[in-house]
Amino acid sequence: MNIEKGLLIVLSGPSGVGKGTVRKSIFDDPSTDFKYSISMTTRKMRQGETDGVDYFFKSREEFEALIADDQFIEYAEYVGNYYGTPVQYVRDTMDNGYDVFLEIEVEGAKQVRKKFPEALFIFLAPPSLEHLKERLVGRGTESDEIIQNRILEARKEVEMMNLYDYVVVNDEVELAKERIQSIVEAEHLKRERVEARYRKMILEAKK
Ligand SMILES: Nc1nc2c(ncn2[C@@H]2O[C@H](COP(=O)(O)OP(=O)(O)O)[C@@H](O)[C@H]2O)c(=O)[nH]1
Ligand SMILES: Nc1ncnc2c1ncn2[C@@H]1O[C@H](COP(=O)(O)OP(=O)(O)O)[C@@H](O)[C@H]1O
Repeated sequence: MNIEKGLLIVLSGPSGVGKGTVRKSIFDDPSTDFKYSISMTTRKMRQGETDGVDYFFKSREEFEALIADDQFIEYAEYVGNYYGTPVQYVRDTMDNGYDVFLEIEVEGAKQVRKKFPEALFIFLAPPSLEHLKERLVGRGTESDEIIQNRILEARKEVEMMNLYDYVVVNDEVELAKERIQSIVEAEHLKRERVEARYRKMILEAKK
């Protein structure tokens, strides 16, 4: 453990639960001091999205070359497209002492757990699967077939929530945001206390 280094925070959960919405609310809050790691994807840019802000949009060929070059902490193929977290930004930012925040689907979160077991894993859960379906339909960005696929994925994903450090219910965006901020704050305090205890033990052992 090294508290000089930033914390890696992983927010995951089923598509349509509100990860993007909650993440935006976290980063719109001026009191937030963690850094968002922008993912790469091969999916098409949606209206209102900007390359380099929402995602780095890549072709399949470009993405596969980056995979071959080991440029991702994790990546996953999700409903026909690649999504991945670039390794360089995350390592540099954490080494500079900042917390880094990832918003990724559950398969990628599993890979992060293998590489960074000390990361903080937060599962964003819908109040119910019915709510989840309503949100996916309400967003209106996907066809019925894709929505059906995403609901099927979500059923499997919800079963994985017991593998996470925390589960946050996204009933209201503002509340979910505050819960996540409190969890991160509490995690820092906990790690500082553990670190202080180790330091004391080492000093005593040297006597
Ligand atoms: N594994 C992984 N998943 C990602 C990454 N970036 C975004 N995702 C997830 O990919 C899924 C689809 O994202 P997107 O196409 O933007 O749709 P939306 O999140 O449902 O609006 C969501 O669950 C995202 O959280 C990433 O870098 N790695
Ligand atoms: N707490 C909430 N209550 C009601 N609707 C929400 C809430 N959080 C998000 N939504 C809506 O649900 C839809 C899916 O949210 P989004 O952030 O795109 O999900 P994800 O990134 O997990 O796929 C959007 O239309 C969003 O406005």
